[in-house]
Amino acid sequence: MMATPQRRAQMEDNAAPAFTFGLIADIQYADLKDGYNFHGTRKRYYRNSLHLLRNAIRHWNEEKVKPSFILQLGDIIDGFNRKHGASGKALEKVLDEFRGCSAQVHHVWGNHEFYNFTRSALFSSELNSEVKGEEERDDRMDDVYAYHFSPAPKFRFVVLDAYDLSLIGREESCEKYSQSFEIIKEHNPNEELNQPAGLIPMDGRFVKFNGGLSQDQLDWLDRLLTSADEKGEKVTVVSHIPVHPYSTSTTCLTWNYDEILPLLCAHKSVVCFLAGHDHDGGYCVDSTGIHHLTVEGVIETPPDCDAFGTVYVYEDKMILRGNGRIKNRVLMYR
Ligand SMILES: Nc1ncnc2c1ncn2[C@@H]1O[C@H](COP(=O)(O)OP(=O)(O)O)[C@@H](O)[C@H]1O
Repeated sequence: MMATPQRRAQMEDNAAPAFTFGLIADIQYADLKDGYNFHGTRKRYYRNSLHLLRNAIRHWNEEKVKPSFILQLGDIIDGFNRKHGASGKALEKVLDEFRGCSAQVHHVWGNHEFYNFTRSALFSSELNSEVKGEEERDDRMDDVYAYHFSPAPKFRFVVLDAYDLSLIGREESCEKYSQSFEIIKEHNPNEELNQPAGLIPMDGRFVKFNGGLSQDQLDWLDRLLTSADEKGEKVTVVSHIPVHPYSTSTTCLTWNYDEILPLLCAHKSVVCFLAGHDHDGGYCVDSTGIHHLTVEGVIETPPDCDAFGTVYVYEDKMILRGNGRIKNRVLMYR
């Protein structure tokens, strides 16, 4: 399809952006030969994912406008590492690549983080990029990896913990585990809880490799977005798991997306929601004008291709310049 003159003009905005940032998702590195996803429909390039990360970092380091930060959208190493006793070594290898990046990296936590490490180990690791918020500390959020930061006046990024309610990464003895078990059992009759329920399509999200936000995290997010609305900020919300059904397959959707979406839509500050998890990627604009972008996964990207992007942030829009499988997009604010 030919770009309209208006679209072309938007893409070619030559004015200096307020700042830029990098995007990369689902690296899932492992020192293993290529494999396939569960259904055998997508090839996974476990070793080569490191080379694609290297390509991305080289590109970001050479950009004219250096990215202010990079969003690593989760699943940095594959769960298979655990089986081979290689979790620490694999993580170190990937982090070593990231250390060559001149921009600060924000690490989001996905299901594969919890296959490899306990939640408390993650909190004391380099994968904890938490920036302490400006609001009063809330003790109920102590076991939740959610934070926010403002890279430039009038812009804010919120990193969510999509496995706050989950069967992975929570001790069986804790209340959140019991709550999660009840939620999943209510919707998924299968013995194997990674197998999606078959009858009601939207119930396909109630699988063990997904999760959701606790009421405490929802309340925290609501307070934060209320304050951003008042300050006239533009907010981008970041999570491993997507929250809009049109931006992902149902089996990769956050359990309580139906509570999160209305909350985001009610806050005029929210302009964009970024996620990984669904390696095929996805994109939609919701009914209130929030852009939902699911970034294509590095792990299922062939060696001769790429999967990373740079976002140029302006006062009225963000321009995504994608590489390889990732498309260019203009994201006008609502
Ligand atoms: N339909 C299914 N039935 C049973 N187990 C499944 C199904 N789909 C995925 N799984 C299991 O769920 C886990 C996560 O699936 P996978 O596709 O590997 O997730 P990811 O994309 O995060 O790597 C794996 O252990 C996989 O074997």
